[in-house]
Amino acid sequence: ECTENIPIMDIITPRNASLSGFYKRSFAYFTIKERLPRILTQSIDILVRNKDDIGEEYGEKAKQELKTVIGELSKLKYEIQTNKPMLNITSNASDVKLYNDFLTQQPNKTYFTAVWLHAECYMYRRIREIFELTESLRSYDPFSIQKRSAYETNSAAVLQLSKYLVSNLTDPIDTKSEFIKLLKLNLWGNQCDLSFSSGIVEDCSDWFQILDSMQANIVSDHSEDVWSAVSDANATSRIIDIVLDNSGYELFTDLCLADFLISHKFADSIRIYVKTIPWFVSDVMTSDFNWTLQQLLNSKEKDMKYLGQRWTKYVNDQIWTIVEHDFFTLPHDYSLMASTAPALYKQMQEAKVVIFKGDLNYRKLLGEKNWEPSTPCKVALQGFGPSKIVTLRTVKCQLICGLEPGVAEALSAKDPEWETTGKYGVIQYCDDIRKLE
Ligand SMILES: O=P(O)(O)OC[C@@]1(O)O[C@H](CO)[C@@H](O)[C@@H]1O
Ligand SMILES: [Mn+2]
Repeated sequence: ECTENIPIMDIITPRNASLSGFYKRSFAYFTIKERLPRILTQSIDILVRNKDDIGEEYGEKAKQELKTVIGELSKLKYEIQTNKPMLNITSNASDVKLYNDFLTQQPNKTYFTAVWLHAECYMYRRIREIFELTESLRSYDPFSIQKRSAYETNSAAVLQLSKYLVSNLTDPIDTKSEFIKLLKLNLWGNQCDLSFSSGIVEDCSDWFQILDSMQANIVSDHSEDVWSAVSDANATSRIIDIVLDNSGYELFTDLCLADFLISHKFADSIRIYVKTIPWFVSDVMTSDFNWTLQQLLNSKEKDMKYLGQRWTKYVNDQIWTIVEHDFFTLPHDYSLMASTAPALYKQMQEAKVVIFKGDLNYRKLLGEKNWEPSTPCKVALQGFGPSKIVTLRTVKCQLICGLEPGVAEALSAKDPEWETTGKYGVIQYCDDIRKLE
């Protein structure tokens, strides 16, 4: 039991405290104790199982370097399990100074005592460093095999949603109700996340039929506000930003939403924010975005092929643009964006609405704090407000805001694990805009 000598407290997370493995009765502790080591073990297993294929693709030297990589991943796992301090990143990438300066500023630097967000982001950045320090595997994405197989596993759900979207592109529809339906399908797509389900992929093929019955699990539903903001004809901006989360089926639901916004003229351009390094196992990089479009283009299913062609044209015509920025793979929460990445904050100010997907983005929006659940969203955002903000998030950890009084207590009484199952979701909106000059 290598956590016996860790100076942690056997309590739940105190109100307004930062989530941390320091509180033993928390999902943060469980993540650092169990989940992160399991993710590293899974990565090692996948590299061992695929070493011949990787050698084929990356050359003989890669097979040699894989031995070093596997050793380094095992070392990282041991550091986490034995609560070692987070070490400086030693590669020379564009984000390294920001990472190391940030680490210097942290009072608690060991994995179990640091802020959970920092420790978890750090682990993924250390995984990236291990590949950056090789010669032949610098561009290798250790999560690509898992991201690709997750897409295949959910191909039935992708096909079904393709058919639905294509049929709706022509028939006259009730735009508002169709938008809100697509918004909720998009929300539930966030359940498909490999770092959370440890590789077990949700079967989301029946979500169409059960969407109405899932309404009860949306514990904060600002869909009407989202509709008003998106459909606001007086808005000067014709840009809508989407900050992505997971690849696979979730990305497909994001592209369906992005298509709807363009085809119903709610925006002239959609800016799609992706990660610049392999992140939280299933998060989208440009390579995953391009791979997904390629799958659609190569599909034998006519609706999927049609969407692949339609969406490739959006990219070629720059109606959809991919935005890469290091900020999204830093440990910084979004209250620090204005000071750390002012140009990014100002870019988001150009948007009519900024949609954030998933749980990690939600944690960064709320500053990884264990707020009183009925705390208004604009308080929890701590001044982050480049534009109107929308969050589509399935609840995967013990952090939430904007709930009506009594809702959290009722949920805890009904299901003590309600915050860490991904079975509940929020569609939340905040228009407390704070522009940078
Ligand atoms: O950001 P997502 O993909 O929706 O959620 C993924 C995830 O952030 O959920 C857990 C709790 O936040 C993390 O440990 C895990 O990696
Ligand atoms: Mn994710």
